[in-house]
Amino acid sequence: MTIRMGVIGTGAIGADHARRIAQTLTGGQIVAVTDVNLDQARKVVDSLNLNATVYENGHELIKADNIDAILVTSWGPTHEEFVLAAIAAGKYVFCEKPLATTAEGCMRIVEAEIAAGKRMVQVGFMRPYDSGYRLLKQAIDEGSIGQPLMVHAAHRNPTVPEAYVTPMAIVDTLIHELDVFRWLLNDDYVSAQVLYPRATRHTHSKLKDPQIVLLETARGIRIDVEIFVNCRYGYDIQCSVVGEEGIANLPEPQSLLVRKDARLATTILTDWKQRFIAAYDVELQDFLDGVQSGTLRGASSWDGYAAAVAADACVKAQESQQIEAITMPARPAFYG
Ligand SMILES: NC(=O)C1=CN([C@@H]2O[C@H](COP(=O)(O)OP(=O)(O)OC[C@H]3O[C@@H](n4cnc5c(N)ncnc54)[C@H](O)[C@@H]3O)[C@@H](O)[C@H]2O)C=CC1
Ligand SMILES: O=C1[C@@H](O)[C@H](O)[C@@H](O)[C@H](O)[C@H]1O
Repeated sequence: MTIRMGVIGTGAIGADHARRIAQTLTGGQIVAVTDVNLDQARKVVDSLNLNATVYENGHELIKADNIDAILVTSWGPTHEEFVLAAIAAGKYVFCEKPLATTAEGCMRIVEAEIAAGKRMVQVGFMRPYDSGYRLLKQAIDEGSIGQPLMVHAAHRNPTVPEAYVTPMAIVDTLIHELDVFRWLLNDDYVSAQVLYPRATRHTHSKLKDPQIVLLETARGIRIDVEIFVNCRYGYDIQCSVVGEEGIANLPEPQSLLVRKDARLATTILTDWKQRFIAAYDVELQDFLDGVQSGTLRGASSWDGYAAAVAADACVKAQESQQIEAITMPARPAFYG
């Protein structure tokens, strides 16, 4: 059976996911799209040569009879209403991060999903599908570096738009790390602190850049993450796990090494779409396969909630400049 998909929000990642479903993956077909900018939706239909209906808005699309699953790739503040509407309509939904902009919003989704009686939501945390992060997790799980003690990480973007402001370093950017470290270390966070180093001259008055986030897990692992979104030189994701017996580093993306003119040179990517292109493919294929079999395996609403709880504490720590506690309720049995 081909999964008939409807896309809400055809901007950067919505168009890219529509392309991969239409051209790269198997088992899915884009039959409907919408965007508050209807011209943008039509443009994506034309450029990808889709046989898809353009709907006036997301709620009309969700209600349509000929759609099996929904892809929510609109702006973060709209995610909660569309995910809740999809659950109410009995449709599987893949929602890009964040699941909702607050922990309370994520909890409303968790409760709706539990009431529906089966997992219907997958959150767009793609890093657990990245081959490099998988190698790192394998090394930790096999005990090859001993017990993990510390993590040093960095999330760097070359530039961000003018509308990107200080809390977005957490809710838009660090949120990937907040998800991936829980998965990597099989642990939850207990506290967060945010430090502001000297600011780069490439930022503006509403964005503190760079930032350093310090996290502590329940097992006492200490994590430092540099968020630097005007680093200029590239899109660069670093992660180094220090264990009792050794250190495991996230592999660099594959890139040609050239010896020429007395230089040894390689390329650093500049675009998140390219850095995680394979991970997005595997992630969305897993969603399509999960809908097909009735069993979703990717990041759950609970993972979206856990990341949001930690993000709320980090935003509070940005403002207070104090160490803030992170308290996670016990995971409901529903989420395994
Ligand atoms: N997993 C990942 O690595 C990434 C995830 N994202 C997430 O995906 C979401 C979209 O991000 P981008 O594509 O970069 O933004 P974007 O601004 O390029 O695209 C968002 C689109 O949604 C549309 N939209 C907004 N509100 C809408 C509504 N109520 N109904 C229908 N359409 C609506 C906008 O008109 C726009 O075309 C964000 O939540 C972002 O955090 C974005 C980039 C990477
Ligand atoms: O999700 C993403 C963007 O929204 C965000 O703005 C970037 O910082 C991330 O690296 C990218 O993966």
